Amino acid sequence: MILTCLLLSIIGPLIFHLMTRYNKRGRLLSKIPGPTAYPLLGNMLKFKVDNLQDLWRLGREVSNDYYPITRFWICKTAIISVRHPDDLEVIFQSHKVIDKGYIYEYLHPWLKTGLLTSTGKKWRQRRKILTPAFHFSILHKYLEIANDQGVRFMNELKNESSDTIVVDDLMLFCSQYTLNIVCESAMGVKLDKMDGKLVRRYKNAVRDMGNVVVWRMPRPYITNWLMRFARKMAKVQRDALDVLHHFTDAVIQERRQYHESSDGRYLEEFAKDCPVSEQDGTRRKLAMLDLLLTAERKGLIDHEGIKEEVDTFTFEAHDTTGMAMTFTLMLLAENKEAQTKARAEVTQVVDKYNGNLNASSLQELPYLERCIKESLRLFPPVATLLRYTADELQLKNALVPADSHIMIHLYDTHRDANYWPNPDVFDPDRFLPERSANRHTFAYVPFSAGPRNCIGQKLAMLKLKSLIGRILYDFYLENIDKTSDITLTADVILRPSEAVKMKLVKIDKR
Ligand code: HEM
Repeated sequence: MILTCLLLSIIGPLIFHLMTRYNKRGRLLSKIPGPTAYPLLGNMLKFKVDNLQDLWRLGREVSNDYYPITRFWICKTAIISVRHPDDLEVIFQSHKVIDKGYIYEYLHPWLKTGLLTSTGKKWRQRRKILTPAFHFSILHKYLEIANDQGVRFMNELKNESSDTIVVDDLMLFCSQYTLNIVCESAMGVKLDKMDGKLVRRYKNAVRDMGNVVVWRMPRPYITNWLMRFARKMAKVQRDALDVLHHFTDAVIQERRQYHESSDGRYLEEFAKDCPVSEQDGTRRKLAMLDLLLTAERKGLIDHEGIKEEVDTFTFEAHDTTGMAMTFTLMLLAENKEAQTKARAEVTQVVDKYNGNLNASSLQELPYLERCIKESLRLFPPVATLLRYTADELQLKNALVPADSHIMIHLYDTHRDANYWPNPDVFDPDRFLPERSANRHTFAYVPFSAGPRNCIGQKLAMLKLKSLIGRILYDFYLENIDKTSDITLTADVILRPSEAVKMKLVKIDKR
């Protein structure tokens, strides 16, 4: 009996090893270079670090050591790590490789299967329902809200007694700003009506949930069901989910109440292609949440579906934009020449349009746009993506076997010296038309590309110009912490691992 058990415990793993590494898939994978993979565990121990900064650093090292393509194994899960624009082109242009990789399942307890995490028929149907919320004519309305919020926020700052304001946590400062805007524009709910403490707890919960997701990355054997036994992390996840879902429930509840109190009149109007209001000449609220509530009335989505999209959009829209704003402000603070040039451009436009940064005046800020693009190149908020291919996929640099996960490192693509001379230098003029003309289209993809690209990218760029423009108009930016001194962390969103400080110095307009 003992002997049988002993033999089984040797033969079982051996068969498993032979079947995963020496079948057709295993043989194809062995042709792709990568760190030595041990039997059964593969490269799991190499990536099993508790510290997220180390995981980020390790990811960069492996990506550079095996340029342009690497493979690694985490138990029986095969991951191909890519960064070359030719390979990105094949993946992003494919209508077949649209499924997300295993890590997105770790987001399911939070976002369930909303637009970011869903796949197949459900994803196509949701994308169809939500696309009209990002039509250019509707973005105008969102920008009015961004503009109003910007003015209000700057007035609050200008009313501070001191001429120099030290922002202790720039990330929090920026993402409070972007969360406010998302809730008001996409959800039709003003945060100042909501509990301020809840907002702060929401922000912390987003960070905690991000940490849980990345902690699980090198531990794919911990399924959502098994998570309950990973005591410490299970508690972090449970507490974070409580806060996250409570927050979005409150947002939906408030909007439902608004429509109940107005007898659903504005939803009806929205359904009739949003006519212009007779009283004030503006189009009635065009919140994304209204679109979902209208779809609910038509039986296209239910309450649970609305919740997953509100969770998805609240997170995607505020955290990415908040981080892009943080990095852009830091880069402008340490590159004084660029800051002065961007401010001169903004001042001219703000004065010309009497302080109104709307969709058309924002088109007149090409230099600021280049600064934001350059910041998204150096610090893409979504720095790593994961796709899954069920079929064999021929990339430029390797044949990827069926049933593989493909990890796309936008951060490394954006700093590839073959496409970006002096890649670590902040140079907004890289995006001048004459300097971009011959560049590989897929060397720069901060919003991903192809069918699963970012649905909010136009809105994000316009919002960033509006928010950063407003700050530049009223304040000089003085860096306290520099981008070269910060440690980055591999959360779901790229961010500095510690709070960063910055000084805002009021500009005397007299
Ligand atoms: C600077 C800001 C932003 C950046 C860098 C960014 C980047 C990205 C990237 C790279 C993806 C692809 C993710 C993947 O394949 O895993 C994505 C998807 C998505 N983004 Fe954004 N995003 C930004 C702002 C926004 C905003 C403002 C919204 C909404 C208002 C938004 C909503 C979404 C959604 C819903 C998806 C999933 C789309 C789908 O799979 O069909 N994002 N974003």
